[in-house]
Formats: sequence, C-alpha cells, structure tokens
Amino acid sequence: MYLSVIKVSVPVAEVVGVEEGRVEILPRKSVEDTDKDFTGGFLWETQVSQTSRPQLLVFINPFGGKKKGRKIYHSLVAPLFELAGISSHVIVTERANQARDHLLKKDLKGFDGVVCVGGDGMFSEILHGLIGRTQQEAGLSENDPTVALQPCPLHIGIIPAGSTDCVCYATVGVIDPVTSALHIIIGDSQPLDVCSVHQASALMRYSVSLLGYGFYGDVLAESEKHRWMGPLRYDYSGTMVYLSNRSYAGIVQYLPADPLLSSPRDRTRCLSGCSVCSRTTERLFPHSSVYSSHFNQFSSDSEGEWVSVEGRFRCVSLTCMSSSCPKSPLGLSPSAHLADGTGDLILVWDTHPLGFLKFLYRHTSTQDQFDLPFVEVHRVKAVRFSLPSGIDEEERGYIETVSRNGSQQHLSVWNCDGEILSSTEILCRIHGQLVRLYARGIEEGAAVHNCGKENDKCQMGCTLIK
Ligand SMILES: Nc1ncnc2c1ncn2[C@@H]1O[C@H](COP(=O)(O)OP(=O)(O)OP(=O)(O)O)[C@@H](O)[C@H]1O
Repeated sequence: MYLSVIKVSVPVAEVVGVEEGRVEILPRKSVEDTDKDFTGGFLWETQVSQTSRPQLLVFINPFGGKKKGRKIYHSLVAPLFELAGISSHVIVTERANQARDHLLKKDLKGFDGVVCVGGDGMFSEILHGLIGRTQQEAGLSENDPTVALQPCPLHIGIIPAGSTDCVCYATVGVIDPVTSALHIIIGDSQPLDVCSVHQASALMRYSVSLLGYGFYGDVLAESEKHRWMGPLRYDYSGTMVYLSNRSYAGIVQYLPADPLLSSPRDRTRCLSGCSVCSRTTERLFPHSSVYSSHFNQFSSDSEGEWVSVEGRFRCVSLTCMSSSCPKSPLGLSPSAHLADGTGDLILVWDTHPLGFLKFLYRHTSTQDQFDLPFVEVHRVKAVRFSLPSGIDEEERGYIETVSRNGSQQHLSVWNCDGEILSSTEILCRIHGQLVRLYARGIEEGAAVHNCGKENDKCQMGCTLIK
C-alpha cells in the first residue's frame, strides 16, 4: 500500500516521520519532536488506521538494568504507541516469572504481540511463556525432545532496558528503545531459531543465543558470586576463570546441518533480508502459512548421521545467532544466522594458556577465531553432551575430582543464555523460526559499527564493518 503526499510516494509501512512538504525517515527522533512529525494531521490519522497496527501486551520489569524500565517505557515508548494508535495493556511485574506465568495461563485473545521492557532475562521469560502456551494449545509435549514444536503466533517486541540486551542487539543492531519501538509500530517481523535443552525426557530451558560449557559456564558461575560488582563482575570473573586454567572431559555428539546450504566459515553476515534465512522460511513453511504447515524437522528419515568426539575441552559452545555484543563486535560465530534452523557448535580443545588467550582475544577483533589448530566449528541441527564413564553426573557443580595428571579439576556447568543449568548431560535441538520478533535483522547500511554506536560515540575501539 502506498501513501501519496504531494508528488512523493513512499510505502506506508516504512514511514515513521512526516513533515509538511517533505517526508523523511527519522529513526532517532527525540520524543519531544514526535507530535508534529509522527501524525502530520488528518492524513496520518486516516492512513494509520488503514494499516494493521498491533494490539500489545506489555510487561515492564521495574528492576531490570538500571531500574529505568518504567521511565523508558512511559517517556520514550508509550507516546509513540499512542500516536500510532496502538492499544497496549501494560503490566509492571511484581516478581520474577510473573510474565511467563501470565502468558502460560491468562487469556491472550486479541493480542498480536507481547513486548518486554527489560533485559535478556525478561526476554527469556516471555520466550518460555509464549512457546509453552503455544505447545499447550497445540497439545504437544515440550518434554519430548523429538517433537516438532509449533511456532508461536504472537510476535515478541523487545524494548531494551536491562544490563544485558544481547538479543535486542543481535536482532536490531543497536540498543535503543526508540528504534525498537518504531520496529514494533511498523510491524517488522524477524523469525528467530530457538534451541531446546533437555535432560533425559524433561525440558530444561530454551536458548536463543549462547549455550556454553567450560569457560563460559565457569564465568557465569563465578560472576554470580560477585553480583555486587555490577557489570564489572563479568570482566573480573573472566580474568579469574582464565587464570584458573581449567579444561573439562566430555563426549560431544552432533548432527551436522546440510553443508551445501551454508557454512560457519563462509565469511558472510546474516543481515536484514538474509537469503539463507529466507530459503529456510520457504523450506519450513512451503505454503507460507506459518501456523498450519510446520515442517517436521526431526523426522527420523531426514535426521542424518550423528558425529561423536571425545576429549578435554576448554569450552564447548552452541550458538543460534552470531551472539555479537559490544565486547565482541562480530560475535562468537560471526557467520551464524538468526533463522536458518541451525546452530554453530564451537569446540575449543584443551590447549596451553596463551593459545586460549589468543582465541579469546580474537573475539574482540576481526581476526578469525576459528583459524586456530585447537578450535573446530560445525553447523549443526542438534548436539548431545555427556560425561565420560568414571565421571558421575551426580557430582556436578564444583565438586572437585582428581584428573589423570594429578592436578585438581572440576566439572563445569552449562551457561544457558545467562542462566546456570542444573544438569551437565543434555540434548539440544534447534527449532527453526520458532518465534518472530518485531525486528528486521541488522541492516546493511546500519551495520556501520558493530558495537551499535555511531562513529563519534564508539569508545570500544571496535572495528568498522561494511
Ligand atoms: N518484579 C520483578 N522482581 C524481581 N525480578 C524480576 C521482576 N520482573 C522480572 N524479574 C526477573 O529479573 C530478571 C532480570 O531481568 P532483566 O533481564 O530485565 O534485567 P537485567 O538487568 O538485564 O538482568 P541481569 O541482572 O540478569 O543482567 C529476569 O530473569 C526476570 O525474570
């Protein structure tokens, strides 16, 4: 649908700012300016009502990040929703998991999307609530790791207001509440893969970014002991864990993805309109009906052959997206895709401390972190992790065991999107495009700085990527 303004034609879905006599995209407009820009008088009121603007259920975590969730929503986001004619039902949470429980139990009729105002933990609550609700309604058991989960009909919007906003950063390219609000208003739709994590026949959690055993598990466990330090705890804990120089025994089995479709080392980036993800949409939803024809990704005939490796690892990581963040501009796996139905499995074998430091350091630069003799990366559909015989799962956590060479070692824990898992032996499966976000991926022109900041504001020394 096109809106004609004097002699200029622009797609309605792309218009976010209007002034008499000219039309321009104003992604970083301040709220004070939006009155005259956004409505533009009768013309906008008429046109806006013809487009389908979402009905939203909004959850605000008042304690996320710097505790500014409420302020961010009411001063920056709500005025834009109001101007766009969006009706929103706002719930300020009073406890952890309130949003998840609401989504699992309450009437959601009439809502097009759920918005979380908070950080990655809050996003995870929404994710678990919506996936759980959708499976309940479809009569599917989340505890069965072989079941093809039903995609969620409601979109998720993220208004970043946490101390970690990695999912927002990885799907929008910047951490900015106004930009995210505009993606919601426009009704952008970005599919996202989700990894289910099971122990035996019980669902443990869902993950969209990092599942890490070894180094990343230890850093999370260590940082939990130092929460009082604030965000600095991650740097401190990273240093302490690095200095402890640990490696862990394990058996990793994985189900490779089709190597003809893409590779974790093809040096491409998953950007807005990514062709690999678009082909996956066509494969998963051939009749373009997301909710009626979900492809059974785990049918036994299409599964392929599992590969098994055993040894000692510095870390074992599985990531469903690049997992880029301001500290690691290109991310854990720079060529990973948001919505291709696969994850990247990164195996870092035991090595000398300087080698491992080199690997870690390369995450902060554009150097290829996989181009090291002790590192492997595989694009996979599923991963199983188990302990070699002789190591007891019951002894998980930080119970010390004595390794063969006599030095003291520990079992590690799994870091699942910032939460510690209570099991070591797990089965992970990637569910292609299980949820949709109000986002459009990282735009080519916008991906100027991978730290998400503009040229003059970047203090990370991050590398400019075109
Ligand atoms: N009202 C509440 N009181 C306490 N905890 C809450 C409340 N609402 C949500 N939570 C929980 O707070 C956790 C952290 O929230 P969020 O992700 O928004 O902030 P964050 O600052 O990024 O978190 P983190 O400190 O983990 O980095 C989430 O796991 C969520 O379940």
